[in-house]
Amino acid sequence: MGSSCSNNLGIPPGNGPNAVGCTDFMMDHTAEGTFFRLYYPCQEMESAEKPDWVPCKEYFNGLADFMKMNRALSERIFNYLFGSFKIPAYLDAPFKSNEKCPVIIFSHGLGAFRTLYSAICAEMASQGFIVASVEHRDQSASATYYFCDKPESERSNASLTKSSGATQQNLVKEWMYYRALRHGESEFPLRNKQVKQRADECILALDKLTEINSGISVQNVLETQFDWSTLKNSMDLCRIAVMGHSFGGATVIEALCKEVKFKCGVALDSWMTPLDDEIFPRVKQPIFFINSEKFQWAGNISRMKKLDSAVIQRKMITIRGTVHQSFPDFTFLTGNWIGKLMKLKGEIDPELAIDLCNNATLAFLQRHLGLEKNFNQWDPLIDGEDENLIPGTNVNLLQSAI
Ligand SMILES: CCN(CC)CCN(C[C@]12C[C@](c3ccc(C(F)(F)F)cc3)(C1)C2)C(=O)Cn1c(SCc2ccc(F)cc2)nc(=O)c2c1C=CC2
Repeated sequence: MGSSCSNNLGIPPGNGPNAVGCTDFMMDHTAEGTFFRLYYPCQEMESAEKPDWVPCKEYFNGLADFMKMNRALSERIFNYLFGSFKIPAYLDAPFKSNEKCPVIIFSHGLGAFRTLYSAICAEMASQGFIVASVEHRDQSASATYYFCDKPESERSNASLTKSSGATQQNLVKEWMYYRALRHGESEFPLRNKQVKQRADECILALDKLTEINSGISVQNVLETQFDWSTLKNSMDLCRIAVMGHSFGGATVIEALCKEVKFKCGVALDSWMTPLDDEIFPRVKQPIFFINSEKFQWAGNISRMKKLDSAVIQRKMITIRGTVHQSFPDFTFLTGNWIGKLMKLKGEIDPELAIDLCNNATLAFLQRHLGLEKNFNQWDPLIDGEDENLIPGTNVNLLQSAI
């Protein structure tokens, strides 16, 4: 194959000074608890393994359902295409930072799940952030799981049960798959209910991080090797942002409206349909809309414009040559031909696009979280000052006036 086809596929590691650790947290066995993947600055590790990008095959099954593809066939295709990829982070590595870390809560898109935005989350962690990428249980994820007690008959005998109540042996994974819109069902009521649940799940994740930061011992029903007590006093809980892609962008707006602890929001190619018009005047924090060139349309942009304010900073840029899938990790994982065919890649080099997105985000977060880093070097990107950026939008809004 020519050199153009053998580019080293893989999710780019963070550019920042910190090595990145990664672990999973599930607060309790129920679907009402919070479940997130944590990315954080860690000690340099030679030996530590890197976690699988897709944790288990049920996620591929969910993705097949979401894509309306046959499960058996697509599980083989996904495994063949994506089965071996690792996340650019060290699994359960010990946390290490010589300063308190600002915090980002990240919300995935429709049909996605917590691991699919690791290029963005790992970059933020490499720059000194602690990032919780939540996995939503509103049936908008391709798949997610929680736990149920085994039926009495199958339980291992009581003597094996640890003092801390039920153990993994007595628990069985319960899978929740993507819920498609039913034929004739109207979109807004379902999506509006989901966006409210999504915002609550982001706020619950923040509450859990706050507990962890205070040092009280918290239960993690996932038996990982990570020592959560190392995160005591690690977080700067005055510097918290919420970030998300597409449906996760709408979740950003809803979460900002509900929780003032979120000091600002970054909405990546936001999908505004799920939001009530009446919440727009109630959002008081700065918002940064970073859009792709191909996904947006007049009606969606005009709803973002309703958030324009003379007193609160609201910024928007569009990255030239990008598509909706330029933000999740898939964009790095296929060759050019398949990528363009499946709309996973745009015209622009995927790593250049994500660097522009990440650097613009870091500059915006420095400005509105009051960080003392050098991210202000990328301030011009916030105003779209780059050959690969468009200030505001490329969408012709006059259409929406008709
Ligand atoms: C026919 C399905 N139909 C469902 C309503 C539309 C499907 N669709 C376009 C897709 C997702 C696509 C995709 C994924 C993954 C492969 C793979 F092959 F690489 F796995 C290929 C092709 C299929 C591009 C979108 O929904 C776009 N979209 C997304 S995509 C978020 C996502 C999902 C799965 C991922 F693995 C990664 C990222 N998040 C949103 O919040 C919103 C929208 C639209 C409005 C709101």
